[in-house]
Parts: sequence; C-alpha cells; structure tokens
Amino acid sequence: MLCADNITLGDRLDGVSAGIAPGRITAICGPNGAGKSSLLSVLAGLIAPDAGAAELDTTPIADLSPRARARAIGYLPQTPEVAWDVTVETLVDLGRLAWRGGPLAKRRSGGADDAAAIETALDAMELQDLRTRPLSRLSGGERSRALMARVLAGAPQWILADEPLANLDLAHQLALLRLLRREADAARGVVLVMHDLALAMNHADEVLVLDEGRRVALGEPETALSENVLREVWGVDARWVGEPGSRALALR
Ligand SMILES: Nc1ncnc2c1ncn2[C@@H]1O[C@H](COP(=O)(O)OP(=O)(O)OP(=O)(O)O)[C@@H](O)[C@H]1O
Repeated sequence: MLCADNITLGDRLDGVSAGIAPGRITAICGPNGAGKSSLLSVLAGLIAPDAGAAELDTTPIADLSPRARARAIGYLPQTPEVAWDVTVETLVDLGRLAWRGGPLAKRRSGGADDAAAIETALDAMELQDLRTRPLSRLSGGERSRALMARVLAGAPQWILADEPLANLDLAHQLALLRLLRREADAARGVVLVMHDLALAMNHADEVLVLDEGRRVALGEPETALSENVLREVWGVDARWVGEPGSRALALR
C-alpha cells in the first residue's frame, strides 16, 4: 500500500491523504496547478513534504535507502527531458542501476537479468529500431517511450508516471495502457497523473481528484469523475455518454 498521510507542501498541497492499493491503476486528475505532480513527487520520495508523510507498506519513504526506494518505485517525470544526450539503450540501461551491486566496474556492465530486462523494456515500448539513436534525434513521443522503457527496465513494484500518455499517438497510448494493466494484474501498483478524463474514466480502477492542493474525491471513476465533480472542479458542463469502459465526454 502506498499512502499519503496528511501531506502538506507549501501552498501546493494542503493535508492530502490517500491510500493507494497495488494491483490497480490509480489516476490522479485535476486542473492545472492542482498539485498532481507535487503529490506524485512526494509519493516517489523525491520531495519531502513540510508536514505529513508518504509511506510504502507502513515504512516512511524517507526512511528507505535510495537503492531500496529505486527498486520499489519507478518514477516517470512530466517533462521528457534528459540531461545527457545518450542513446536509447544507454538510457534504458540506466533503469537497471538500482539492481547492480559491487564495485563500480561491475556496476557498469550488467548481467543476464539486466540484459533481459532491458530487451523486454525496449520491446514493450517498440524501441528496438531506435535503440542506438541518441535522444536528441528522437521525436517527443519517442523520447517519452524511451523514458518509460527506463522505468520498466527497473521492474519496480510501483510505477508512478506523470502524464505518461501525453505525447503518445493513439496506438501507443492504448499499447501503454494495456501494458500498465498487465503490470497491475501482476499485483504491481500503477499511479498515473492524467489530464484526459475519458482515458481515466475508462482505464483507471480508482481516481484521486485534486483541486487547489486538496483532495476532492477518491473512488471509482464513475463517482470520482461524476458530472458534478467535473462542474465543481473543472468548471465544465459536460455529460458522460456511452457504456462503462467506453465512455466519452459530451460538452453541453
Ligand atoms: N518547484 C515548485 N516550487 C513552488 N511551487 C511550485 C513548484 N512547482 C509547482 N509549483 C506550484 O505548485 C502548484 C501545483 O503544481 P503542480 O505541478 O503540482 O500542479 P499539477 O496539478 O501537476 O499541474 P499541471 O496540470 O499544470 O501539470 C502550482 O500552483 C505551481 O505553480
């Protein structure tokens, strides 16, 4: 269980509590500036809150060693930028760092587990043809897929991804959603910041809605993203059409 316990962070988050279970896809939704990325960063252990705590299976995330945290939680940032212009396969290889022990020389070249995890991640994100390409010569969506492959290569127990679908075309969006569903079915935790409310409605098991740093709703998509919530939080008058699982938003 990944828990936000009364998290406060400046004027970005105001006493947010939420228990997130593994084996499910949880979407974090809300308007621009609502605090979604801030909460995801706190849950990933990248930002220390001013008050409250993020906990993984009752252990404060701040108490985990960097290596234990990196093995448990894979984090995909919102912006697909990378400091070094490495190749796709080098980037994905970096996702294995937390699994390499021993002296530096050994850490530089991975073993069979590393190689298998890297190949699986490259396959999953359809990056084999681009593996030797430097990141500076990729499109935005390709770079996003490479960053997601780095997360997958680490085989984390939890995947925390900030708008992982934003730069992807429709086919790659659906492929990634299928992959994340398989991860959840394998009892891993999947937490996604999502702006596309129809994708959240149709693919998430649970939705946490934030507004102005506060939790507004947490529950099944049909409840957390009800037409009332859309009106109150987003100020949008819309109705859900279609069947559960294939809902679309119609503006009034
Ligand atoms: N590093 C920072 N220091 C201080 N305030 C920040 C920082 N990053 C973001 N903020 C502010 O905190 C609030 C929440 O930002 P956050 O990025 O968490 O929102 P978000 O819900 O992810 O928004 P978006 O949908 O635009 O990505 C915003 O008002 C933002 O201006």
